Amino acid sequence: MKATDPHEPGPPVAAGLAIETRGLVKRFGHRAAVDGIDLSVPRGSVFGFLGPNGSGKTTTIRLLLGLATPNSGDISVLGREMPRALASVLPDVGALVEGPGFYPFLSGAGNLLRLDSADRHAPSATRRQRVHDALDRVGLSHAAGKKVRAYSLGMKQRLGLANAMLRPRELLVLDEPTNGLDPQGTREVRGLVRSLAAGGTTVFVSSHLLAEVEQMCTHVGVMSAGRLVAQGPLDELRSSGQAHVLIQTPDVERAARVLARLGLVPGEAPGPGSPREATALLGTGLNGVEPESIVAALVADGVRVRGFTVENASLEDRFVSLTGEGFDVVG
Ligand SMILES: Nc1ncnc2c1ncn2[C@@H]1O[C@H](COP(=O)(O)OP(=O)(O)OP(=O)(O)O)[C@@H](O)[C@H]1O
Repeated sequence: MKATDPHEPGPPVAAGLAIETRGLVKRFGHRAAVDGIDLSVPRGSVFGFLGPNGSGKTTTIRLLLGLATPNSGDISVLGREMPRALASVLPDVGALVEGPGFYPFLSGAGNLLRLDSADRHAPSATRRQRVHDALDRVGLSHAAGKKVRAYSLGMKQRLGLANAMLRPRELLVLDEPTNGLDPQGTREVRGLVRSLAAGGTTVFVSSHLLAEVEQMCTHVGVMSAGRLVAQGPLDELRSSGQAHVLIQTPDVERAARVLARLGLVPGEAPGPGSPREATALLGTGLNGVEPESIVAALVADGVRVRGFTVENASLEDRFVSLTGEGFDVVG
């Protein structure tokens, strides 16, 4: 996981990226909602675009889809420069952005048929079947004939997803797709995203929910106040946090000396342990020291190691350290 400095120019354009931005800026008045971001979204990834409310996710998505114009910076989608190639790129991109506009007096199926017929790249011969299949995939078959004004927010959200999936797409851009869904609907959307990704579609999905991104995504980009503060594979982010070692030993002072010698910061961990028995010690951060070499050093110095645990910082700790803000863990 690399921390990004928004004011440094990014590396040259790489192959194999579904979305790439360089120095992307969007201002509203004097305020930059998107402040020089360099996004790199690998093809085939499920990329979680994570950040607290107001951090600039929706604005970025609107820029990517040509729904807003940047003040500066470059955007490439599916290897083509935006917004210049908008007309040729958009047929390959399915999108769900906030507040899908549906006609309330048309049914769900009626809305999709209308939207699909407005898409000159969509073959009319397969239209009915594709609408049927898309509604089925998002679990809306039962409400296909119902007027959209009678849909709940969650149903409208699913209809928006169905619309994004009416045709096979290379890239899906989904802005908070689980907003307004109940836990069951949320699980279904996650499953849907995974199955789309398994079929080779790149999915770029924004969320303010850490747990959601953890469960659904292979990659993550973290937004904070208009800046992209980190991006990369989720596993790298997971392993880049501060780890701690917890040592159970009656030889507390001696263990502390060994830890200090290895460049770790000893501290006393809260724990049971009678005064003469196993007191726990905490070394903060491994600083690149291998856990097994810590054990070896402790044993070599005669420390009686009765328990040894490496505790990784949670992803939430990592995000808080990157953004200075807490994230909602659940909806
Ligand atoms: N059209 C606009 N005019 C003025 N300010 C705007 C406009 N759109 C967004 N902003 C501001 O830009 C900032 C980023 O908003 P944005 O909607 O992109 O964030 P977000 O991360 O998507 O948050 P949310 O999840 O709440 O939508 C916010 O401070 C917002 O008030």
